[in-house]
Amino acid sequence: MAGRLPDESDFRTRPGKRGSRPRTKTRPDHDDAVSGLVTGVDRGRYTLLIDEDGPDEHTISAMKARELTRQRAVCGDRVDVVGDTSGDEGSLARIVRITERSTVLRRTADDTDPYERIVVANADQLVIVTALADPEPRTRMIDRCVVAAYDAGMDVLLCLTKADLASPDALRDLYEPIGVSVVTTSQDADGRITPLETVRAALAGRTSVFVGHSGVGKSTLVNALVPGARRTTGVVNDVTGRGRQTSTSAVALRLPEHEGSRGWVIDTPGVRSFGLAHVQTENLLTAFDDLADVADGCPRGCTHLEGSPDCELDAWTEGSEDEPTRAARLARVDSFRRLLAARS
Ligand SMILES: Nc1nc2c(ncn2[C@@H]2O[C@H](COP(=O)(O)OP(=O)(O)OP(=O)(O)O)[C@@H](O)[C@H]2O)c(=O)[nH]1
Ligand SMILES: [Zn+2]
Repeated sequence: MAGRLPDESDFRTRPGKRGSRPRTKTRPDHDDAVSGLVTGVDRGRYTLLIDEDGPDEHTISAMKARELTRQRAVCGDRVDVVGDTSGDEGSLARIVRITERSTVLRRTADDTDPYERIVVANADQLVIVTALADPEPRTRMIDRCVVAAYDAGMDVLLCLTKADLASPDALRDLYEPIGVSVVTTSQDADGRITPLETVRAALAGRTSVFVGHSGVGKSTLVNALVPGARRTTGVVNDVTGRGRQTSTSAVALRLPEHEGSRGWVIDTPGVRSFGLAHVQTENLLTAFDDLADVADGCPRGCTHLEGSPDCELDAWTEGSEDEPTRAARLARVDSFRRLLAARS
């Protein structure tokens, strides 16, 4: 199995003039470090939440310590910090360690870019916000987001907005069979988003990354979910092309408690699509465990795409005992191949 592509963490100990200098023998091991959660990153300045849900919960500013060299912390990272962790005006702590990540959502600039960036760490759900109309939904774009999420080992929630304008049925039928949860929302005459409780239930106790194209209603939704989030909404000024703040870095926003559990929303204003050069077929197969067993019997290097010689997925479909089974298997294989093909 081919490994993942290189990312920034792979460039740590390149030997060179600086690297050959003798290091300080007694490196501090930072016994006094406290842990924090990265909730925002802005030009090398990190916002961290210390003692989440504890008696001493507070927000601080931090920089990366030099010993982290090329490693970058991202939104959602759990880190260890030393120095002034009071959070007092003007205080600045230092991040000395990034805790091992449970998931990483990666993207490449496009499908041929060999360099991948980590967008968010430790999230367990990708929320794809798509309008049912105005702007029209684009299934290829949704497919690509699903691939990025499955590759990262994250679940997918498809949030279909503007259900007051068009029916969600076709998209529901396309995505529910491939393990995607679907919720629909509308905006009522007073501007309220309904049913918000259904969305809250789907987010409770999880860390959810929100992605969506401009105008789909992502900011409206995030503002409704997180009181005080104040994400900029509206339409770009047609004349100047401006009229709103254009922040591009991810921020983590804490959800109010829902039936005893909270959760995090990570809004990613800069992320509107995913380059998928880094995605491995094997990772995608883990989201289709019935097909993974079948594909075990494929010839070495099988792409599993339509027309791939001796692909076991075709034999599996053909070998169905009756017509309903054949139709169901074919639908599974077609869905998997559609996602595979969304990569290029
Ligand atoms: N009809 C209808 N309009 C909606 C709904 N949700 C949001 N809108 C409107 O859609 C427009 C765009 O909403 P935003 O929340 O600014 O969209 P966005 O996805 O955040 O877009 P950017 O700010 O460009 O990232 C606003 O005029 C909203 O009032 C909905 O459920 N139904
Ligand atoms: Zn195959």
